[in-house]
Amino acid sequence: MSTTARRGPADGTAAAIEVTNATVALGGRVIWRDLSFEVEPGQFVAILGPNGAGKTTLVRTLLGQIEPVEGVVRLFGRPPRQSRDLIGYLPQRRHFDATTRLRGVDIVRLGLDGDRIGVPLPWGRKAAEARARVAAVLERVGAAPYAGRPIGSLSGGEQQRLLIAQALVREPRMLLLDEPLDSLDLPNQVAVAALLKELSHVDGVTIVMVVHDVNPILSYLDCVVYLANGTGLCGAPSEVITSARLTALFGTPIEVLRAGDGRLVIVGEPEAPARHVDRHAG
Ligand SMILES: Nc1ncnc2c1ncn2[C@@H]1O[C@H](COP(=O)(O)OP(=O)(O)OP(=O)(O)O)[C@@H](O)[C@H]1O
Repeated sequence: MSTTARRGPADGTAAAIEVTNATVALGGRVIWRDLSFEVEPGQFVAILGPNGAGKTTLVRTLLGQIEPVEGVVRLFGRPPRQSRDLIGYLPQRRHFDATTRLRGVDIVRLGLDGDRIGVPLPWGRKAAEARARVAAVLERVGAAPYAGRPIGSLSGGEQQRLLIAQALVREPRMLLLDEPLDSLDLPNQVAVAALLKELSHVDGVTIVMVVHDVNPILSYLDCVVYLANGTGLCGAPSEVITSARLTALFGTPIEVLRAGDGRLVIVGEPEAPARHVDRHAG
């Protein structure tokens, strides 16, 4: 038996995410190459970058839907496909129109048994346990007061809390969220961001989220993965989001300005040369 100290799933010391020299290609085109970063359990991480930089592609790689052509990806010491029971996922925003009758509580319950094909198996004696689990997670995200109402009648922020509850109901160790603040107004962005910070820093759930605007979560972040120009930079926000580092990443002059209220303004960020081919299809 080796006496070398090793991080691994068996002793619970594995990193939440280890990406080592990973390259991903889609349709024969490299989206990003040689990406390496590590995330510790309970950290709050943002994936940033211009349109088409490969942020959703990174999320799909972490979900095990895309295999890197080179390099290694591990979640809690295991390949992503073997870590799915540890991961909660919130895809890009779904809209429920006003006529949707499904109640908030039903949406969350779907997170427990919605992936079964065909008639749902009766939970039998586990029904009470399932109800208790749903009630606890609704309480945790602050959605209990409106969980009995049809989801179509709720505000964007209320709907988003219910979708976060749905992703949390199986008690994952990591939540992957694709633009969870998109199309929320500023107060709701702030409230949802504060909830996610609590889930990471209080409950120890690793939070990894794609965002277009880093400002609503800037003060909560432990690290950022900034994708651009076919590669990426990773580290603490204050190290990565600087004029010098982003200029080097983009290969073109970028200026990072800090407004009086602490907000960052990134000037000169070019768009990635995106080929718009059914980009968010599974
Ligand atoms: N199935 C696919 N086959 C070929 N190219 C793809 C496929 N899916 C995505 N792409 C391309 O990969 C690139 C990265 O797409 P991705 O959706 O990951 O970017 P993104 O950073 O999330 O963009 P946005 O901010 O606009 O959501 C884009 O140029 C896109 O056109």
